[in-house]
Amino acid sequence: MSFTLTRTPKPSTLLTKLINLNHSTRNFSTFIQTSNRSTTPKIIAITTSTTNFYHQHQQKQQHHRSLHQQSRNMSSSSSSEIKAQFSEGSDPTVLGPSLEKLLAAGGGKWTLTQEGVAIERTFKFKTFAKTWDFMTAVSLQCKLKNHHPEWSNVFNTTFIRWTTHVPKGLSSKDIELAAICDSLAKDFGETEPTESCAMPNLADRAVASSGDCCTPKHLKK
Ligand SMILES: C[C@H](O)[C@H](O)[C@H]1CNC2=NC(N)=NC(=O)C2=N1
Repeated sequence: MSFTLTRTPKPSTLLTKLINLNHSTRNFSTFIQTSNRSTTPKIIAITTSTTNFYHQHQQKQQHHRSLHQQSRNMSSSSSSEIKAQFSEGSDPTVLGPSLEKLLAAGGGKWTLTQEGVAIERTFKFKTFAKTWDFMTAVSLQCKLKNHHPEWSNVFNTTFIRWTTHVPKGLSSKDIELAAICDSLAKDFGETEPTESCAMPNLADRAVASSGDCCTPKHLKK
């Protein structure tokens, strides 16, 4: 069987996939090897530069996955050691059992973080529209309770952290709103999230620049 080197006439599934991975690859000039007799060109080999790009991409993804797995392992092992810190005025005997149900130990999906003063979780949906509708529904509940989350969103994924800033710690509002998020997410057709460390980072960056939410307006300078 002989092979000719020919410019690809139509993007194949693989090439389309590569193009989707990074639009900068649109400019690559790809050659594929096809059989002389084949009417529909079939990819037998792709040029080194494209292959390298694909392998580099896979390596980056693998690196990202392993970094994230490490951070998940660290947070899950420390999470079981973290003790919940309830905000002043809260009754731990009332809040404790409700919090337990939200955490992995009680069958929930939330993680206790930030030395016990916060709970956080990632939500994923099929589309950006569904994600945004979910966030709108959550924001209406926030308005009703006069309590806001630390959160971030990218495309179909939303990261939510509940914590009370003043008095610092976990309050009944955090626990109630976390449970409301769970139930709203179900209504909006939540899917299984692929965790990403970038989402908490985005929320942290917003926290860093948001300033103080708790000083009444008339006392603010
Ligand atoms: C004055 C008003 O009660 C405060 O600004 C509220 C508003 N929402 C809040 N949300 C959160 N997460 N923590 C707070 O301490 C808080 N305080």
